Amino acid sequence: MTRLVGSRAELHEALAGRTGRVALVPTMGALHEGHAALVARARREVGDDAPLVVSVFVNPLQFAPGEDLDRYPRTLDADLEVCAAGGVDLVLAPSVDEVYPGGPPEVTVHPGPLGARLEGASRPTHFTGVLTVVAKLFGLVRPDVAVFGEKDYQQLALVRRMAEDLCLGVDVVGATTVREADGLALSSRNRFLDAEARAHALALSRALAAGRDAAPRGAAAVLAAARAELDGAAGVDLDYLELGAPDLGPAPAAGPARLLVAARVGGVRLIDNTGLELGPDLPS
Ligand SMILES: Nc1ncnc2c1ncn2[C@@H]1O[C@H](COP(=O)(O)OP(=O)(O)OP(=O)(O)O)[C@@H](O)[C@H]1O
Ligand SMILES: CC(C)(CO)[C@@H](O)C(=O)[O-]
Ligand code: BAL
Repeated sequence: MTRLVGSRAELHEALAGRTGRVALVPTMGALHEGHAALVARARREVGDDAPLVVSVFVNPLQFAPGEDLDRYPRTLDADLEVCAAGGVDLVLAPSVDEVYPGGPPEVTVHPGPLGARLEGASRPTHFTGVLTVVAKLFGLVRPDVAVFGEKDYQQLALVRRMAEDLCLGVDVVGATTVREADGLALSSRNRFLDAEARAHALALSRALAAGRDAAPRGAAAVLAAARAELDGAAGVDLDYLELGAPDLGPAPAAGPARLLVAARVGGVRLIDNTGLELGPDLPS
């Protein structure tokens, strides 16, 4: 049975006496099949009898003034059904006061140079907010394993980095992005796209697919092929298209790499990315 808990005390009472590795799936709610896949992955990681916790918390600290904190979807009843169907033991849905008693914390987690690039260039305070709340959730739940989606690839890379650099003792697992049949990555914010914007949004996954197809011809070919899908694409206001190493360091000359894109479509900021295997750049 899935139990809803709201406070640190309730959480600890519910976890007391439970054995096995604890798994955590942090979310901001409005759960969809992407989140359900993270839950399934967490269950596989720890086994059938171990405690599996999903947190649902729209974290004000990671939204800048003027961003979409107020309109972020909040659908706790439906989220509980998704969690029950996935065999989640505990849903931790704390209030803002429970997470931040006394207001925003004075001590926060600095994301380092990677936190200032890509998403961080447009959202300079975002990853401090994300890493701070993830560190708090790790402290509250004390998970052995935490599962994050590759859809938010930079977030996954930074959480991995935090767990390693700060010796948090949590295995950070990345799960593949779940997509609609036409390629659009599932996202809670997709509900804000009208039919026209949703059609325009497909340019992002098309660009990634074009980049992946061009990968055997090297990095320059990847960027050119992806850009060809985005330049002049109707309704797409491109923020960045970047190729990097799997840890988001500089792109390698050849081998595994990551192609990332962000754009505003119909007033909604969307992100997506793909892994690819770069062949050496061919002389033109
Ligand atoms: N399509 C997806 N496939 C796999 N994991 C996903 C997908 N979408 C989100 N996630 C993961 O779910 C976790 C919680 O994300 P979150 O609650 O912000 O959902 P979201 O759909 O990304 O919403 P939004 O991007 O609109 O904030 C994150 O680890 C995120 O990467
Ligand atoms: C990791 C997270 C739950 C922290 O608020 C959030 O950034 C998200 O939903 O990806
Ligand atoms: N999944 C990313 C959360 C955010 O955009 O704030």
